[in-house]
Amino acid sequence: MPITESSAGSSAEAAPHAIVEQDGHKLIVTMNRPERRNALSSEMLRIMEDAWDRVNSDPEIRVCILTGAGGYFCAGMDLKAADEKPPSESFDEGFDPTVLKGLLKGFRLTKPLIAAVEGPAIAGGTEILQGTDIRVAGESAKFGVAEARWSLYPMGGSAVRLPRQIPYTVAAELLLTGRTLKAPEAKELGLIGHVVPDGTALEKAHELADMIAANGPLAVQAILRTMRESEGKHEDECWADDAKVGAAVFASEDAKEGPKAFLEKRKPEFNGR
Ligand SMILES: C[C@H](/C=C/C(=O)SCCNC(=O)CCNC(=O)[C@H](O)C(C)(C)COP(=O)(O)OP(=O)(O)OC[C@H]1O[C@@H](n2cnc3c(N)ncnc32)[C@H](O)[C@@H]1OP(=O)(O)O)[C@H]1CC[C@H]2[C@@H]3CCC4=CC(=O)CC[C@]4(C)[C@H]3CC[C@]12C
Repeated sequence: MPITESSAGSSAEAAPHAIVEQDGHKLIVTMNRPERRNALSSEMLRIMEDAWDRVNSDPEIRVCILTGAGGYFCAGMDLKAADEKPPSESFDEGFDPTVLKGLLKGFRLTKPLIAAVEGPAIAGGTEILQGTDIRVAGESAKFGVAEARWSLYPMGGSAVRLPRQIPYTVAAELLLTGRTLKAPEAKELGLIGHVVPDGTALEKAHELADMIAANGPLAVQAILRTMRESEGKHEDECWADDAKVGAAVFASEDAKEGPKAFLEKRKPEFNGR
């Protein structure tokens, strides 16, 4: 059973806007404002920032899952709060919008992040999705980058990221029309990797997370690092770093334990050294 630990920034009575739980080597982050379809709040983003720091700094955590409460992923910016206080006012207060750490813009985890999506993942919801590595969704899940519909800009990074993750013409259509797409179409485009029956996305995410957590953590993190750092480069520019990162993994204790476990016909026990 996961242990619930984080309710940073919330009063004793109010439910925290995001819940952080550790389950063995997995950290599970649940956006938790179901009455607003898990729309983003400053409190939610603060809790998520702390969770991301924890994932990167705690060697016990090998993989992270991001999901939403109540059968919803995230409906993006809180439009009700934005009506009370326009976002532009925050930008005027010295806020640096080039790094939106909570939304994984300008900041990435060093461990794999799996999104488990049910229901709407709209605007900010699809923006944060693009900062995740593996994506699973219930068949009725809905995706879209709706900002232009409200004359807002996809400040979560989609104008840069989406055309790199799905075909250009589809990215342009989604960004410029704000239309939504259902999970099967999102899978066909490669925006998500799995469509599962409604209500089972988290279960599938755990299944994948368990597979990752059982692997050598140094190997997993090194692979992720090379995938990230080689993005957009000619492959010949990548081999030197690829070899350096790979050699460090080969030199580890875990790289001895893996083949030894194979020979001894047992499960390997990796310690991250
Ligand atoms: C730019 C970055 C992102 C921007 C955006 O995300 S724009 C928001 C776009 N969102 C949408 O268009 C979704 C709107 N909702 C819907 O379409 C539907 O509700 C739904 C499809 C999600 C669900 O449909 P449904 O039929 O199931 O349910 P409903 O009946 O419609 O809804 C139920 C209930 O939920 C309420 N609800 C739904 N969505 C929202 C919502 N988005 N906000 C509030 N409430 C919602 C609905 O009203 C119903 O309630 P009821 O009472 O029953 O009527 C931004 C991303 C992060 C921002 C930065 C964060 C940090 C910052 C802090 C600041 O203080 C401001 C500046 C900033 C830096 C900020 C800047 C902008 C971002 C980067």
